[in-house]
Amino acid sequence: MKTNSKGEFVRWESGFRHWVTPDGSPGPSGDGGFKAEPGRYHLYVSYACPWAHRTLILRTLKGLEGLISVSVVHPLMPPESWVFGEYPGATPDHVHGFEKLHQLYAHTAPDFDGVVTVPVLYDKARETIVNNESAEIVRMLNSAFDAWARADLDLYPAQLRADIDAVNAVVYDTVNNGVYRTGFATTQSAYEAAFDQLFATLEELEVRLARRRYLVGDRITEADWRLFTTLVRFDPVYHGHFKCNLKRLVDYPNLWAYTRELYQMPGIAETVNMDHIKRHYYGSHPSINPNGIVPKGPALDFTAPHGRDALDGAGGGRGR
Ligand SMILES: N[C@@H](CCC(=O)N[C@@H](CS)C(=O)NCC(=O)O)C(=O)O
Repeated sequence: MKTNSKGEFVRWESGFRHWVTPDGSPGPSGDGGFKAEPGRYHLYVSYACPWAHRTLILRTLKGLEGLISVSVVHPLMPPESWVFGEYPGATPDHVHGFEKLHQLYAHTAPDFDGVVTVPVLYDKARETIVNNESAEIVRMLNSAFDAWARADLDLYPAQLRADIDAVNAVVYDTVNNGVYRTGFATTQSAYEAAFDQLFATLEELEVRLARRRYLVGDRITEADWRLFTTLVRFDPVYHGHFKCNLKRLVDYPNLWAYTRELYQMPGIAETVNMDHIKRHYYGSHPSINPNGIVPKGPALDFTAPHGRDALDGAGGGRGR
């Protein structure tokens, strides 16, 4: 884990930033030559990882299961990063049969010396990593494969982009990455600062979701799914393991019901593997849980009725 001189957790930059596009033209960053084609691309994910989880959700929602294959790493992450291995729900590396994810990075870039992370979007034709930044992979999955995918579903519609970007920025910093900044802080002051920001945002979101069904506009967008992957892990992991314990998710009636609604959308429950989530965090961070004991609780029922049908998407047309 990387912390700076103030004991603040600092997340690394993702190294591969090419884009799959409908015609193979370059995207906003990286090189071109990655044309959307059925069967050409492969996703490497961990069920534990909230960033990888976003990409799995987009793959499901857009109906890309038959177009983009997936390999799932073992939930326990040794110091050298993710490995493949026998474990319920984990798979081998279906493309190369590698045992460790860093072999895939080395196969693409023999001199790679950055952090080996999931998710990875991999091009089987060119045998190279396209992109390992989840925020960009979800954008590609949202639109590049529309010739074969559910083109009617747009999670990043042009007219809502500015609002989605604004929500994402706050949610990323204080919630998605905020739980890590809280949990991996190595000074009391860094911990408390991240903790306060996290719970200030959760309070704001709780109010926002009282009269709005979703975060932005009148429909579910990318912003909701990016928040969801942190919320679904909150009580089982972040509350205890990362010391994010001012409140639990279940103490926020709106956020908790919203999380259940998203969880109950078709195909989503299958992307949530609570065993991998808990095994990974509690078992892979000896600096904060030296004995690797995995708590048995809490008992949470994501399938309980969410009761949010009464809210229309735009919060009764009252705007934001
Ligand atoms: N910015 C990246 C972050 C991905 C990331 O940090 N993944 C974590 C797992 S949750 C990882 O692979 N960490 C490897 C390590 O800590 O060595 C993204 O959103 O794709």
